[in-house]
Amino acid sequence: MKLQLEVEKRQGAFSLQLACCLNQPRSGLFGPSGSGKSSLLQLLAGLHRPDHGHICLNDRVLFDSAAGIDLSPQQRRIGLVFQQGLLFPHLSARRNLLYGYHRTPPQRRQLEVRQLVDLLQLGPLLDRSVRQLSGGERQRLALGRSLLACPDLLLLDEPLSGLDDTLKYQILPYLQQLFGRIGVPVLLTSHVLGEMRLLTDEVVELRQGRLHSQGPVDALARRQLGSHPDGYLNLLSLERLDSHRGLYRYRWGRHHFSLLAGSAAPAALFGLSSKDITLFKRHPEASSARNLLAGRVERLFEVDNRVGVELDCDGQRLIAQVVNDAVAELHLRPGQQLTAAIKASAFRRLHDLIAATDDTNWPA
Ligand SMILES: Nc1ncnc2c1ncn2[C@@H]1O[C@H](COP(=O)(O)OP(=O)(O)OP(=O)(O)O)[C@@H](O)[C@H]1O
Repeated sequence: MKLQLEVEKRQGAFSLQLACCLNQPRSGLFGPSGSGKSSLLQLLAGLHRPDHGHICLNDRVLFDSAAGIDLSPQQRRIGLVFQQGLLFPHLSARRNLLYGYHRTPPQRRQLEVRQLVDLLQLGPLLDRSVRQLSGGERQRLALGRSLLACPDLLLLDEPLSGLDDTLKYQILPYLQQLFGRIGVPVLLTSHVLGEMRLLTDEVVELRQGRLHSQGPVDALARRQLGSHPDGYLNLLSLERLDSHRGLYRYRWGRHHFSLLAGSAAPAALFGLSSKDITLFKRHPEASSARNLLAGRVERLFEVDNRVGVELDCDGQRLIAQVVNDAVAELHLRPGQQLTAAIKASAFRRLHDLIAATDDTNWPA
């Protein structure tokens, strides 16, 4: 995907002024409420017109104020799923779902209806009126409807905001796979960093209608080390080994971890806060922490008076955080060998993982 834009739009006291180019098939717009994320999506989809500027998708001009080009929403081939999952109220859930599919030429269709119905757990909803659906159900239906139309770009406005945590984490791994499989580039908005990290690679950060930063989503996560409640959340894909005396054992590269929170799934994604990793200069003889692992300091980075310590643990990366005094006392520097101590209770299971290429793992 190549999305180039330079837009200006005034709406009341708010003005959006932005120039950027997005190349990653999974991109995000990140920013606090009112920063202009939804407004930008509406300009891209053609629902509102910029005062000035141009928008090109894969070198196709969608809008150019100087040249007088302004393609209609249908001509743009861009899908947009709103926060509240806008649906046609007079059509059933099934007819809403199939609306775009029936209007998509067969050669452009890349997804089976049944597969998507299973994935988004839409089966029990299909014969209902959309007035009888909850906010989360409407959102799943709207997402399915847009995907079935196989757009050139799918815009998702806070796609997970209407879902409770259980459903969110059930759907997340499938969304991750789905975006990879159907090859439809996605630009999504969220003010939740965790969702951004799981669903996007590159992020544009908006503040008050202006570009604040652009870059890899991991760089954004590092910059939030000092301000986010989790510091930097390490995302660890762990492979289940066994369970013993109330602890689950997982493999992480060449290391083994003992965890309190596990599941029966063969692999799962866990979050581990940089705040929950204690660093020792020498191996502690005895510790209540169930996990001690050796690591070499790769680099140090300072954010808001906190110092992130990036460790290389036999090829796996882990970020801990310390205060400036600790850097001085431990003489922390790149290349140094340390021991990281992590309590079994520090790991938070985010979601179970599904094998990347195995069709049989899709929900039946
Ligand atoms: N039609 C409008 N007329 C005037 N101001 C508007 C209009 N639509 C939006 N705004 C204002 O534009 C600003 C940006 O709104 P927008 O919905 O794009 O932000 P957002 O980042 O998507 O926020 P949220 O995360 O809460 O959805 C807000 O201050 C909003 O009040």
